[in-house]
Amino acid sequence: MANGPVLVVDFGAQYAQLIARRVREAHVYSEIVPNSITAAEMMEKDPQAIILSGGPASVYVDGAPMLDPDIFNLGIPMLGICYGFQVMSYQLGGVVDKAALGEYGKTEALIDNADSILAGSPETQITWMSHGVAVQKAPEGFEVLAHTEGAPVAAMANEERGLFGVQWHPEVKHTPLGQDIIENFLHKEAKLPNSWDSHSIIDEQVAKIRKQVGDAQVICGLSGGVDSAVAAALVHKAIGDQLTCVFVDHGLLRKGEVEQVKHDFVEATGIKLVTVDASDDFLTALEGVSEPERKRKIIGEKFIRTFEKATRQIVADAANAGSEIKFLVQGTLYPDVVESGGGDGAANIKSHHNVGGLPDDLKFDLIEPLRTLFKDEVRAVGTELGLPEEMVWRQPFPGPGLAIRIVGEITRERLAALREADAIAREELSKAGLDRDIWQCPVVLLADVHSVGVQGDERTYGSPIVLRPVSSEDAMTADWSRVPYDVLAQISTRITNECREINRVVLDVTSKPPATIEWE
Ligand SMILES: Nc1ncnc2c1ncn2[C@@H]1O[C@H](COP(=O)(O)OP(=O)(O)OP(=O)(O)O)[C@@H](O)[C@H]1O
Ligand SMILES: O=c1[nH]c(=O)c2[nH+]cn([C@@H]3O[C@H](COP(=O)(O)O)[C@@H](O)[C@H]3O)c2[nH]1
Ligand SMILES: NC(=O)CC[C@H](N)C(=O)O
Ligand SMILES: [Mg+2]
Repeated sequence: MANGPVLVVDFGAQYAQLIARRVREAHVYSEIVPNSITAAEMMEKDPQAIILSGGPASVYVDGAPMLDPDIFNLGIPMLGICYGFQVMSYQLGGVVDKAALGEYGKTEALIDNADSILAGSPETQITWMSHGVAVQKAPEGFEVLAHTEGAPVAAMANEERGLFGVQWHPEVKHTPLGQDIIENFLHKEAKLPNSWDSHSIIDEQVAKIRKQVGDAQVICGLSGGVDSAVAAALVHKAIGDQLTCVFVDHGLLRKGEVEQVKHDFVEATGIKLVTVDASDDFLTALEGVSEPERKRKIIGEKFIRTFEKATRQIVADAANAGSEIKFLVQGTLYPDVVESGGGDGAANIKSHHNVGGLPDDLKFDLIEPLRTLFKDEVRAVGTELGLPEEMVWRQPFPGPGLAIRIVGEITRERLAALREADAIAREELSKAGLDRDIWQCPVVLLADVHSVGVQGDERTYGSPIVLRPVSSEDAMTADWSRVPYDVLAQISTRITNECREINRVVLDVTSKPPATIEWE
């Protein structure tokens, strides 16, 4: 039996990464592949099952993406979702056409046969749909399992060939029984056992890192955040003392962060840590820049130049004499890659400094053991590796730091004001016991906006601070946190009293989408 991953074929879906995640929640490992994959390329990965994602195209329009037809004959169990279901129906001879009625959002599905992937379903179930095309007639050999008002065939199965399809989206939380469909497919139909958890990823990555690195020296960009701490701990488990962590003080960190990271990290892990003060370098390069993507590209490049410089220092150290450092570990996660436009056909939303912001002449080979994971999976790995709870549950803080929280040009004065305001907000939210409820709370300085205030009977003309507390599961989507009014009031009073430049505090009440978590 195959023991490779479940492959999620991406047809340009917004939710391909969610499908991969739901499969892993069912304790089976999964990876995403582009829809251009051939049957031969697929067999190299030895997949245990295949899931076809949704997508924006219509199968009957010229140029619509199709699957290499040989893949249907590989004998590998396959589930098509939405566009993927339409592709399967179309390529196997069913009738697919414009739906008499488009269905977007909450839709009732009528179950004709609660068996196969719909085993255990009630006679009707609430589903979340998003389609304007429908399968009018299933291909030969398929049984219709469900229909909706707009989709004569809304779910189908061919048990003999191990092929299944569903029009609605089982991967989104708005389909309450969606996970049952995914688990029925994986466990009941494809007969896959529970085989993936945070323990298996550790073993797998440790073996892979050892093989990749051999006895070479490695550095890791360490920020004190969850992702790089977990990445460093994993690599340390694999190669021990061959690892040196490099913490860059780019002058864009929060109050007290340098001392805290230096102390806490070394104490908790015993890993070698070098701190580099590169603040002059970063701040000079950022002078006069206000466009967010330019800030991100400059910072991405400066990080790499700083790592290169640190490398020369480490090599000059007697203990490492003669060694060359070719490998750089980064705590890159899946959402960093997707947002930087790294998914198949996915749009570039913002260039994360560690992915889209890397310079073209990068001389390091990257080691990114967390690149396919989401934050909650990373936290599980960190816990399993024995990292302290405060480290594993630390709120995220972006690598470009306060640079992307000053809307406008970055100056030392503006940084100092924002740093104070941020420290007050963090202190009060912690005091109120909200650290775990809140995913993170960016504090943003609208540096180029000025409004009139009255303080001590005098007119002031200062900049506003925005509070952006959000709740989230994985940073891909988020909602604004309903922080109690008295906590907000206390933060507002303290910021306007203690930060001279600030005369107004406002609250951001936008979800993601349409906004992103950070302002830039
Ligand atoms: N100040 C820094 N010094 C060295 N490396 C850094 C620094 N800031 C970020 N990095 C590198 O960039 C990666 C991505 O940063 P990111 O903020 O997404 O992750 P993190 O800081 O490790 O975790 P978290 O998302 O919880 O803040 C880090 O994992 C780390 O490798
Ligand atoms: O290391 C990072 N480098 C970056 O360039 C970057 N941009 C955003 N973030 C963090 O990513 C998560 C999603 O943020 P957005 O909704 O703003 O895209 C949130 O947790 C953000 O804080 C970054 N982290
Ligand atoms: N979400 C989807 O996969 C949509 C599939 C197809 N574009 C339709 O409208 O039916
Ligand atoms: Mg961080």
